[in-house]
Amino acid sequence: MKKRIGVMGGTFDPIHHGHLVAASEVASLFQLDEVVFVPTGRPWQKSDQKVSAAEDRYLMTVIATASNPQFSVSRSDIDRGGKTYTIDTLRDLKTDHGDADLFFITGADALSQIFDWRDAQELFELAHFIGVTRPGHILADPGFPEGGVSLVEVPALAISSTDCRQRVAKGDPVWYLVPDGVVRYIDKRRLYR
Ligand SMILES: Nc1ncnc2c1ncn2[C@@H]1O[C@H](COP(=O)(O)OP(=O)(O)OP(=O)(O)O)[C@@H](O)[C@H]1O
Ligand SMILES: O=C(O)c1ccc[n+]([C@@H]2O[C@H](COP(=O)([O-])O)[C@@H](O)[C@H]2O)c1
Repeated sequence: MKKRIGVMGGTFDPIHHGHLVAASEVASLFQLDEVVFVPTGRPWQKSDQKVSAAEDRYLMTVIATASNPQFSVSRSDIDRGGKTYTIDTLRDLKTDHGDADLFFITGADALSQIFDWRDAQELFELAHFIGVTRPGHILADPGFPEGGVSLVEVPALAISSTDCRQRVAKGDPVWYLVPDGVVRYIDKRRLYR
C-alpha cells in the first residue's frame, strides 16, 4: 500500500504547540504514516524580518518532535540553499519517498496566500493541501483546484512564534507554549534577547 506522508513546512522560530497539535490532529484524521517537519532555509516572504540561524531552528524542531515516533525532521530546505520554495521541498520529498502520497499541512493564513507561491499551480499536482484553522485567521477560498485542498479544524491554540519571541525578549515565560526542551534550548543559546 502507498505510504501517506504529511509535510509540515514552517520557519519554526521557534516551533510551538500550535504546530505540534496541528500535525498530530491531521495525522490522525488523514491516517498518515508519518509527518515530516521541514524547517525553511531562507523564507523569502520573511526577508524583511530577522530570522534565527537555520541550525537553531532545525535543532529546536528536532527537540520538539523527538518523543513522537510518527514525527521526523527533514534538512531538505536548509541544505538546498537559496530561497525556500515549497515546490522544491515537495520535489525533494517525492525523490526521497518514491511513490508516497504527500499531504502538505499549512495554516489558514499561509494557505490563503498560496497563489503567490512559486509555481503555485504545479504544487497541487505534487501534494494534497490541508489547511488548518488558526485563531484570528479566516480562510476564504481564493480559487483552490477542485479536490486539491481540505480544511481541518484543529483545537484552537492562539500561539504564534512572533508572540513567543516577544515574550522571551520581555523576560516573560514561554513554558507550556513551546515544549520544555525548546524552552531550555532558547535559554541556553540566548535566542530572542
Ligand atoms: N497556532 C497555530 N495554529 C494553527 N496553525 C499554525 C499555528 N501557528 C502556526 N501555524 C501554521 O504553521 C505553519 C508554520 O508556521 P510558522 O513557523 O511561520 O509559525 P508562526 O507562529 O506563524 O510564526 P510567525 O509568528 O513568526 O509568523 C504555517 O502554515 C502557520 O500558518
Ligand atoms: O513556495 C513558496 O513560494 C512559499 C511562500 C511562502 C511560504 N511557503 C512555505 O509555507 C510554509 C509556512 O511558511 P512560514 O514562513 O509561514 O512558516 C513553509 O514551508 C514555507 O516554505 C512557501
